[in-house]
Amino acid sequence: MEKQKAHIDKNNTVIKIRGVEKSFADYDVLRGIDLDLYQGENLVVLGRSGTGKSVLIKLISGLLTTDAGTIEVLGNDVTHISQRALEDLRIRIGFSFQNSALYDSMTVRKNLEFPLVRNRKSLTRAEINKNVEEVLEAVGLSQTINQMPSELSGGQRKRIGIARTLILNPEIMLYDEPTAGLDPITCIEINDLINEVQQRYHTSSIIITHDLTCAKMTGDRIAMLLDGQFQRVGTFDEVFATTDPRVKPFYDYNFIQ
Ligand SMILES: Nc1ncnc2c1ncn2[C@@H]1O[C@H](COP(=O)(O)OP(=O)(O)OP(=O)(O)O)[C@@H](O)[C@H]1O
Repeated sequence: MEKQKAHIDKNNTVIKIRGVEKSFADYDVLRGIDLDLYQGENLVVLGRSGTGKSVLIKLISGLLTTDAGTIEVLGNDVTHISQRALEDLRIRIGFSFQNSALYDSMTVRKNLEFPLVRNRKSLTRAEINKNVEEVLEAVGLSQTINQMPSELSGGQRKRIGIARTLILNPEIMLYDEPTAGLDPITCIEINDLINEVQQRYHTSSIIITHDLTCAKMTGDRIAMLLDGQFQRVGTFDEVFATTDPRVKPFYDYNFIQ
C-alpha cells in the first residue's frame, strides 16, 4: 500500500538527543549522537548488527544511562529524572519489542485488557470492552478476540502486540525490529500497519530495523548509524545516494542479490 502523506510538525520535537555517548568496557558504542524525532513522523534508525540500535532505545526509555549528553523525551530530560517521573513518562511511550510476548494463558481480549486494568483504573467494564474492540479493529483482527495466542500466526501475534501497546494511546511508538522473523508478505502487512498507526493515532515513531524494505515503506526519514554516529540522515533516497563503502553494500545486499 502506498504510504500516505504524514502530518509532521517540525516545530515540535518529541525526542531530542544531543551529544550522547555510551560505552561498555572498552567498546564505545555511541560516540556523540544527535537526533530529533518530530511530532507525527516515522523515523527509521538503520544500522548493522551490534551498532547500538537497541542501546539507543534503552537509553531513550531510561533502561540504560548515558555516559555523556542529553536525551529529552516529551520535554523530560531522561538523563536526570526521578524513577517516579520516568514511570509516568513510560506510560506515554509504546514499546513494540521483538520478543514482546503475549501471555500464553490469556485470550486476546484478556491480553489487551491487561495494560488498561493496570494503568487506567477508573475505566468501567463497558469502556474497557470498547477500547479492546476499537484497537483490535485498528489492527484488523477483530475476529481473534476470544482466541489464545497459540492459535495465532506470527504476524497476527505481532499485530496483537502492537494493539496491546496502542490501547494506552501512546504519544511515541518505539518499534524494535518490527519485521524480524516474518515472511516477506507478512512484513509488508506489518509495514502497512505501522503507517496506519501513524495516520490513525498521530503517533511519532522510531523504527529500529536492518530491513531496507521496512525502512523504505515506513520511514519519513532514515537515520543511519555508522561507527557510533548518525552520519547519514534524510529521506531513503538521500541516505543511499552515496558510494560510501559502509553504506552501499548494505543497500546492494538488500536489493540486488
Ligand atoms: N548491557 C550491556 N553490557 C555490555 N555490552 C552491551 C550491553 N548492551 C549492549 N552491549 C553491546 O553494545 C553493542 C550494541 O548492541 P545493540 O544491542 O544495541 O546492537 P544492535 O544494533 O541493536 O544489534 P542487533 O541488530 O543485532 O540487535 C554490542 O556490541 C553489545 O554487545
